[in-house]
Amino acid sequence: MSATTSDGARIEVRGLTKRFGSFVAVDDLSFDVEPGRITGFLGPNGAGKTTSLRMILGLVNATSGTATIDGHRYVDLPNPLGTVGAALEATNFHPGRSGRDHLRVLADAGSIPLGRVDELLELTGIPAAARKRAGEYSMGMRQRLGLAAALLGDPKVLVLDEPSNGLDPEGIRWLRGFLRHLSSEGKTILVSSHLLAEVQQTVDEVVIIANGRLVRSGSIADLEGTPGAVVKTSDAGRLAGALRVADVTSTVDDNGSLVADTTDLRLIGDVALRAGLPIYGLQPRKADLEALFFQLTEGTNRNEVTGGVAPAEQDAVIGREGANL
Ligand SMILES: Nc1ncnc2c1ncn2[C@@H]1O[C@H](COP(=O)(O)OP(=O)(O)OP(=O)(O)O)[C@@H](O)[C@H]1O
Repeated sequence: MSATTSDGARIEVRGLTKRFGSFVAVDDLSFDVEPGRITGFLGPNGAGKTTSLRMILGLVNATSGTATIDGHRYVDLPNPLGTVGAALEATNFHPGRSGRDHLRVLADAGSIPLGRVDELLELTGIPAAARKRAGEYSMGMRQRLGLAAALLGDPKVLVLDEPSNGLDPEGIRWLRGFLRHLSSEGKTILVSSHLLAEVQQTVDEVVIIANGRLVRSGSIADLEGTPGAVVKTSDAGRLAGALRVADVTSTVDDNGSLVADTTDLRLIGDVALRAGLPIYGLQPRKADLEALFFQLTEGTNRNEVTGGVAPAEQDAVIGREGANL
């Protein structure tokens, strides 16, 4: 369990709505993001994740509803840099400026000691790239630089838009460990992704949206359901009876496999052996979260258009409001 510090900051989103013309990009969205937890903000392309994050960060005005960080709207935060850091896109660095200079400019503007720049280059694993021009960075290096920039003010809250985009498997593993470490310090972390599988091992909580609306929120553990075991045998009914005697309840699924409410695979094996039943397969039950995610969001990719312009672009304001953080 992650530690939660008493001075952690929450994000509270209430009835958040954004219309672009007649198109509703974000529709009456409400959720909380808690300190000491990593929350995945999930939805297919075009679901409204970036627009929501931009509203939370005061870069886009909400049509209605509110989003607060540590009890304040972003614009009213007494100490924005020390409260929230964000990495929304990994492509907005001045291409001719080195990674270190980029961070120095930001640190200078935020009255942050310059020593923090090298500390963060080290922490995010790009010290060697610090002198290289950002224009020569790989996508993964840009992601790390964005993360370093977000952390400059040692904020209580971190908001990251698709941070694993462009990272190789090693980079994704590194990011996972890094975010875990930050959350164990009590930081509040909101990470968006269009793939649950990508963040499944990283996040504690999920907020899933589709078509701008909330479709599910809760802990990964709740989503995964009760742990158990799946057994393939020649006579599932008879094994169920034998397991009942050992105080284990079970049901037979559509494939004829027995789903037992225990994770003690050895116990199941022993019971089957005593009952003289063969075991053809025995494995812990794992909820297929990716399948659940697709089921919840099926057919809602609003960026997929067959010919022509996406509906949102047809009647909406041209150009996104605000600047990238
Ligand atoms: N300034 C804008 N004007 C018009 N439509 C917009 C604007 N910004 C976003 N949209 C539309 O709002 C919808 C939600 O976009 P958003 O970028 O928030 O989704 P997303 O979930 O972040 O998707 P992705 O994973 O593709 O970035 C999309 O259909 C998009 O085309």
